[in-house]
Amino acid sequence: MAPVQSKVLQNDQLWLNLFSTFFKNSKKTIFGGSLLLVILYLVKRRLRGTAPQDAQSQKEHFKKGKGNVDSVFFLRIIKLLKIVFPTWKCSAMADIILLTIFLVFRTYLSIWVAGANGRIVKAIIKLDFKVFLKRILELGMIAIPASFVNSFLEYLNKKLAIYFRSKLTSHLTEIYLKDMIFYQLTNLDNRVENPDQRMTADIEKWANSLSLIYSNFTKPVLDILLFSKKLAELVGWMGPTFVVAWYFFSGLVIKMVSPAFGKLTAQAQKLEGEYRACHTSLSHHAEEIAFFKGTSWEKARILSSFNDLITHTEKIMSKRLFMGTFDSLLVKYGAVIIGYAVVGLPVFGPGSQEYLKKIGNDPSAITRDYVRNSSLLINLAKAIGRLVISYKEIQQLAGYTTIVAEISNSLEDLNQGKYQRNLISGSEVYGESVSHIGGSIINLQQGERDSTKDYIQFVDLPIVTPNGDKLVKPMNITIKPGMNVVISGPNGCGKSSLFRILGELWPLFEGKLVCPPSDKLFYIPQRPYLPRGTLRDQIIYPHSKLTMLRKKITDQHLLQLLATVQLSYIADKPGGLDRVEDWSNILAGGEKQGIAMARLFYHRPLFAILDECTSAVSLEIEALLYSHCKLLGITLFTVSHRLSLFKYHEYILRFDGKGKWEFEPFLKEPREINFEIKKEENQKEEVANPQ
Ligand SMILES: Nc1ncnc2c1ncn2[C@@H]1O[C@H](COP(=O)(O)OP(=O)(O)OP(=O)(O)O)[C@@H](O)[C@H]1O
Repeated sequence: MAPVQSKVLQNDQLWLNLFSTFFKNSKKTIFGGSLLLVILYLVKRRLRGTAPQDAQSQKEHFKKGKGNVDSVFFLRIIKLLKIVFPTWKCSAMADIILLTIFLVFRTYLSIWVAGANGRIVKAIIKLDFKVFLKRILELGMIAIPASFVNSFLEYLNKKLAIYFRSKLTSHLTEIYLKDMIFYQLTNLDNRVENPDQRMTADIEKWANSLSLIYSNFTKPVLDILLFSKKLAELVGWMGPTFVVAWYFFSGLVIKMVSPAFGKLTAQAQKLEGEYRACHTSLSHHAEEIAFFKGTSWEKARILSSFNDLITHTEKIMSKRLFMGTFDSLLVKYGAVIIGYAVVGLPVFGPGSQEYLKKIGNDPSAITRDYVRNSSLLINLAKAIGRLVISYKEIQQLAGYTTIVAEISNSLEDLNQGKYQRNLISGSEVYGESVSHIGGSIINLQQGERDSTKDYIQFVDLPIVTPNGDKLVKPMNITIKPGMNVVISGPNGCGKSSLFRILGELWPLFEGKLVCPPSDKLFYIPQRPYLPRGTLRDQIIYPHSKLTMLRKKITDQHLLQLLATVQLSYIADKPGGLDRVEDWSNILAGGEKQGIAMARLFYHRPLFAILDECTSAVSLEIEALLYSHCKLLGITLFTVSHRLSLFKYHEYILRFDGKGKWEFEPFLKEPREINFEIKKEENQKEEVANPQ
């Protein structure tokens, strides 16, 4: 028989002896039995704890894709990896190769340090000061590259995390800010809440988690291979095999008893997003809340959201406490016991005679080998331990992957013209209560859109909300330049919704819409958007100064526009048009609407959609603004309850709030038309002046 084979057989015999001695010893039998019982109890508890109670919970239990490490997670992570690694030649590949080389290098350094430790101890036992100093110096020399390798590995990990974050952020931002997708994500699709949190903090956490997973997996795997090889050379293959088998068993048990940390992490991220959204809403609507004295309501809402987050975090912590105890029991202390058995092999094992003869019974050599072997074993144990425990990290990655994949999928669907939402059943019902049916994928373009040069046409076009609620029956209307139209009807009848369909924000469920390209239509809402920037930016938005100059428009023109809307005094302050302010907070409601009208005059579109956009300005200025629109030849599409505005329009589109519509020219004086709003005004007057 070959000497190596005989050595392996001898080792096998030794392990059998070790086991039988272990179980013959009553104290050890009690310990081993107790350990086994604890494991069995915990496995049983875990299985019972997660066992479904009824059919519904059984469905929930096996629901996939909720943050668990399952097939859905693997499909999702592969899809996301394709985004961050579009080709094999991408820049991160070089970093990953470098990272792998340095990980191997670090493992070899650890093997060398284990040997050096042994040699130092041998010199101490031999009382040889010169050799001792030499060995210390050797160790000191290796400390320099070792320290560099460690910090370089950390640097590479962070670099990869930044790379993953940038790649995914730019990919998703590209879609998010394409056309109207950012609007549709929150207003049409109801899969993703708080996209701000997902696009920022959640992507960062996913990227960090992914970059660590590579090191936390590759390093232990490399360590296990290299340390096992070295250890096998010194104590035979049985030693590392038994250590690996122990950890394999521990890993299986841990997987069985481990709670679904991925799902818990995904839930924690959602709660974090909700808590943040409460604060965002408070600062956004600070003035309204302050006027309403709504602090106690807001406080209750914020604290309740924070409480949910903390309760959930504590739940995760207590589950981690349980798992931490379990991990230590199996991975740390259990492994130490196995480790001692392995380092005792050379002296007490079957090859001990041969070994002792080889080193001439020198205690210093035995100590050297013991220190070296135990050092290798500790490293091997640590590596396997890290691999076993990294299951938790994968669960965490699964949680972040769920969160990121949800927004990625929704964005992709919207990019392909689809969105998911709870639809309302009973498609022929107008304005009556109807029941909801489950989430469905809906096509944004079911109707037909066509482009023209200069007119707007609705052909059998109904007004339908994104969840299928039909507000207005199909309309057939053509609006040519110069046909100024006022839209009237009760609240919630679909006036603004018509503009949302016109602006391609909402889906076109049926019929046909013919309209000029978007640069010929301009929309001004009641509360205009004023971005952070210069006063000039407020007027020319969304143009840049460069675009403005290319259009041969000067600052002088802009000052004239401000004069037209009676707001010259804003530009008179220091800084003039270059003044930067938080305009939406420092301007009054009427001033904001004036700036928005100046913006309309700057863009001078063919059609202007004015949605109660002069409600805060005085009647005189409003008259001035509308006269100027007519002077510039802008055709108006106005929603307003102010009768004084009707004279600037030739047509009226009336909705009755029950699905009916009427489109006709103004034949009568506006004040004679019997609008609901007028009736209400009259009633108010009667109450005020009861004669
Ligand atoms: N994103 C959305 N998803 C589903 N339904 C919506 C959405 N936005 C608005 N709605 C619904 O559409 C209906 C019509 O809203 P719209 O804003 O068009 O009313 P309006 O006629 O302009 O009313 P008002 O005069 O009060 O401004 C309302 O019942 C509203 O709840």
